[in-house]
Amino acid sequence: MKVAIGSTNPTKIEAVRNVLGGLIEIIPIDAPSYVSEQPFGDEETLTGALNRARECLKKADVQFAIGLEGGVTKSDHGLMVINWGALVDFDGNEYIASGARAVLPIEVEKEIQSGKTLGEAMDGFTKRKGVSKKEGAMGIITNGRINRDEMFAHVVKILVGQYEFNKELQEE
Ligand SMILES: O=P(O)(O)OP(=O)(O)OP(=O)(O)OC[C@H]1O[C@@H](n2cnc3c(O)ncnc32)[C@H](O)[C@@H]1O
Ligand SMILES: [Mg+2]
Repeated sequence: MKVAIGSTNPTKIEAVRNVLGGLIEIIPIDAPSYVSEQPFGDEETLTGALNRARECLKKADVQFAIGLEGGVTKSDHGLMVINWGALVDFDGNEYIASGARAVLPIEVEKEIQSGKTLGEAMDGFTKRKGVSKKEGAMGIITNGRINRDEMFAHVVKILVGQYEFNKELQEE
C-alpha cells in the first residue's frame, strides 16, 4: 500500500510514519496549500490541509493522501497555534481532523502581528533556526512534552481511524 503526505517537513512525514508503520510506502510530495504562507483561523488552515491532500492525489497513484497544515487563530486568551489535517482517499472520500492548540507567548504574538510567520517568530523567540522542522511551537511552549511530530501523529490517527471506520462500514 502507498500513501502520500503533502509536505516535505520532517515533522509531518515522521507523524505519518509513526502512525502507519514501516510496511507502508510513504511518499512525501511538496504539495501547494493554495493558502497564505501563514494561515489565519480554522477555515484557512483547514483549507490548506485539504488542498495539499487533494493535490497529492492528482500527482501520485496512492490509496490515500494526507495534508497537514499549521496556523494561528485569535482567542480571548491570546493568539493560539492551531493545526488541521485532511485525508482524501482514492474514491474521493474526505476526512478532516484538528489537532491540539495552545496560547503562544505574547512576544511571538507581537512578531506575527508585525508580519512574521509563526516559524520565523518561533526562531526569533528561541534564538534558533528551523524550530518548525523540529519540536515546533507546541514543543517549545509545552517544554518538550508534545513536540510537533507527536501533535501531528495525533491528527493522523484521527484521520486514518475515520478512513478505516468508513471502509469497514462499506464492507458490511
Ligand atoms: O513545508 P511545510 O509543510 O509547508 O511546513 P511548514 O513548517 O511551513 O508548516 P505549515 O505550512 O503547515 O505552517 C504554516 C506556517 O506556520 C508556521 N508554523 C505552523 N506550526 C508551527 C509550529 O508548530 N512551529 C513553528 N512554526 C509553525 C510555519 O513555519 C509556516 O510559516
Ligand atoms: Mg509552509
